Amino acid sequence: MTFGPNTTERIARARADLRMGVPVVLQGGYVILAVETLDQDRLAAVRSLGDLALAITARRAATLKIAAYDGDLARVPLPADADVRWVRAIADPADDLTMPMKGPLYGLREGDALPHRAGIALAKSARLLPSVLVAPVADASSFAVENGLTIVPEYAALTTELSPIDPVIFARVPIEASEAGRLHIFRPEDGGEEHYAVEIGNPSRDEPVLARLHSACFTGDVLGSLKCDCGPQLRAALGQMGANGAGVLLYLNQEGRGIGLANKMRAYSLQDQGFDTVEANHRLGFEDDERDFRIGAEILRKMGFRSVRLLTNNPNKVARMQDHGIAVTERVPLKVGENRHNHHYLATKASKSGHLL
Ligand SMILES: Nc1nc2c(ncn2[C@@H]2O[C@H](COP(=O)(O)OP(=O)(O)OP(=O)(O)O)[C@@H](O)[C@H]2O)c(=O)[nH]1
Ligand SMILES: [Zn+2]
Repeated sequence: MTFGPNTTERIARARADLRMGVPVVLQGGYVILAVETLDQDRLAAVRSLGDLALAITARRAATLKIAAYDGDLARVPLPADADVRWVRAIADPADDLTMPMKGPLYGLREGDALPHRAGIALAKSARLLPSVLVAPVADASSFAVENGLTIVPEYAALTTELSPIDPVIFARVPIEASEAGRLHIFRPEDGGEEHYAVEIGNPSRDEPVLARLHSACFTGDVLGSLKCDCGPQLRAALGQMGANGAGVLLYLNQEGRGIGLANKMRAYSLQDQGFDTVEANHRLGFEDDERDFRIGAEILRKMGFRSVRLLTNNPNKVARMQDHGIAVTERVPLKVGENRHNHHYLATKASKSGHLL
């Protein structure tokens, strides 16, 4: 019998620690700090450990014209005089245009990128800027114990296994689109965000269900933002399910295509500087789409659905559902909500991300 946290639970703690600016220790002998939450005291403390490397994704490195010798990331040695502002400016593109000269910068070729990769994966899962400082530490276990820090095996952050997701509760919620609405709550066992399913009527489990996988968009869904088409898509999908008498809408908490609301607002700020939705993600160091569609497939399966008529304009969603064992018998287009503010956004999704207009 053991009271202590297992690896998954340690990773959940590590995410919370990084969000607060608390360092995390990797078993292999490294200390990790998230750049977004770095402060002067912790930078000074971590400097005393030895040579520091700043890890950024290959996407961010491309913007800064740094060679990414590790493929998906680059390790930049930290100059002796670099302060928090300097470190932050490498990770955060906010001031790229006003203070473009950050160099000369180069990426390390020698050494192991595994801890850096694990650190970036942790920062992404904490919905922070995807950049970390990495310092070596001689005895990881005693260093963690002495300083009260969370320790995780470095391969663990890279695990590609999907966490089990459990149904928590459901209850009747009559909504505008249908009085026969029910809201189901699903909770991942790895401490990740909860996701919701709105079930309309009593859809048969033996035939394809009218379904939508809707990724959270606080600005569009709640505020009625005109920068995207999410709000109208959400309401139109529920409306169609109501008219049809049955359907299921998954509301997946993958805000900003999986980068989180703070990073999405960073992306919006870059869009105000003239970059499109894809370029903005890349400048921040993210891929265009960081969502994990296995979550949606798994929730559908848990609810007993095997095949869907999918409401979407995104062929990639159709492909990912099929990859993850949900048959898509039909793609049902969902073209609503175009306006003069989102025209360019929708055109970019069509030309760069394969969305069907
Ligand atoms: N990173 C980023 N995310 C955005 C931006 N605009 C909207 N989003 C997010 O994009 C996601 C859109 O989700 P969906 O509408 O489910 O998916 P989709 O890929 O557009 O495909 P459809 O099914 O055709 O709507 C939401 O998570 C929004 O928060 C943006 O400019 N940048
Ligand atoms: Zn939106």
